[in-house]
Amino acid sequence: MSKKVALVTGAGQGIGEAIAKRLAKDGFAVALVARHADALEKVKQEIEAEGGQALVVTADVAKRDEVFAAVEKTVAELGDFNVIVNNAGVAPTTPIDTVTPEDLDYVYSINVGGVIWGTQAAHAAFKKLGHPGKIINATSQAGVVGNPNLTVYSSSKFAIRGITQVTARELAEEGTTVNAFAPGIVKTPMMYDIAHKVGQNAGKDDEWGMQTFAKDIALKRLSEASDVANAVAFLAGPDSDYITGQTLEVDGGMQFH
Ligand SMILES: NC(=O)C1=CN([C@@H]2O[C@H](COP(=O)(O)OP(=O)(O)OC[C@H]3O[C@@H](n4cnc5c(N)ncnc54)[C@H](O)[C@@H]3O)[C@@H](O)[C@H]2O)C=CC1
Ligand SMILES: CC(=O)C(C)=O
Repeated sequence: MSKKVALVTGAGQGIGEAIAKRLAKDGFAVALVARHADALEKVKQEIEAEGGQALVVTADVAKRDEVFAAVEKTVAELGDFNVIVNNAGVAPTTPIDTVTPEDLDYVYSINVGGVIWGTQAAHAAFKKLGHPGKIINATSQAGVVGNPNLTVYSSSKFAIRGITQVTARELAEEGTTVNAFAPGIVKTPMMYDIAHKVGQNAGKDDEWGMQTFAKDIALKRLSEASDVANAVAFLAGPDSDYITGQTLEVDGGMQFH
């Protein structure tokens, strides 16, 4: 039987890299997407060294035509398309009084635009291939509860939960599911950068910045990227077939609902 195919955006580092490696281990052929090929090539080699299959595709998720081209290249080279993980995102620190129009354009074009273009492109591929698929979007604990200093980012992640709910309803009839995952405080370059800036703005160190975010984690440890990849593997696999429109919080117990 041929492999199922998954595309992961922002797969060159952090959570996206962990998701891509986990899905490859679970038997998916994985398309690795980011703006630059270098980091993706390294991830591809590491996947192949473990016996997996990967394809490098460069695209800026803020650009609709590049996202469609990435999905089309994936179908052409890997022969199918079953799962998209709209993971790429950016998170500048933006205390409310500092927010500029450029901040809004930058964050919303990548975080929100990237999810919308990824959803459209995946849906077009599912229709063309004549089967449903799974769409999985990266939101955040900051998309469930407002986080100080992150007005633009946090609001963009609230929007992603909205898009997930709307598109889950729109695509359900075809059997396609749409879900989101909401990581907590994950040890990636993005989070270390936020901790540094928040600490610096307050005249404190990076550790203080990290604890500003980490103090409410019930399980009392920061998240590994693999914690998030485990949850995404569930959303990408058959055990989540009867789940749609949901946000799975993977935050060590920062919030309970
Ligand atoms: N690290 C954390 O604590 C948390 C992260 N998240 C979310 O998880 C996702 C992944 O985050 P991390 O791995 O921590 O971030 P990261 O900054 O370490 O990695 C993000 C990846 O996305 C890529 N990317 C950024 N803009 C892009 C664009 N326009 N087109 C294509 N690729 C682009 C980057 O090159 C990078 O490879 C993001 O959506 C983030 O908002 C959510 C909650 C917590
Ligand atoms: C970066 C992020 O999503 C946080 C702090 O939850």
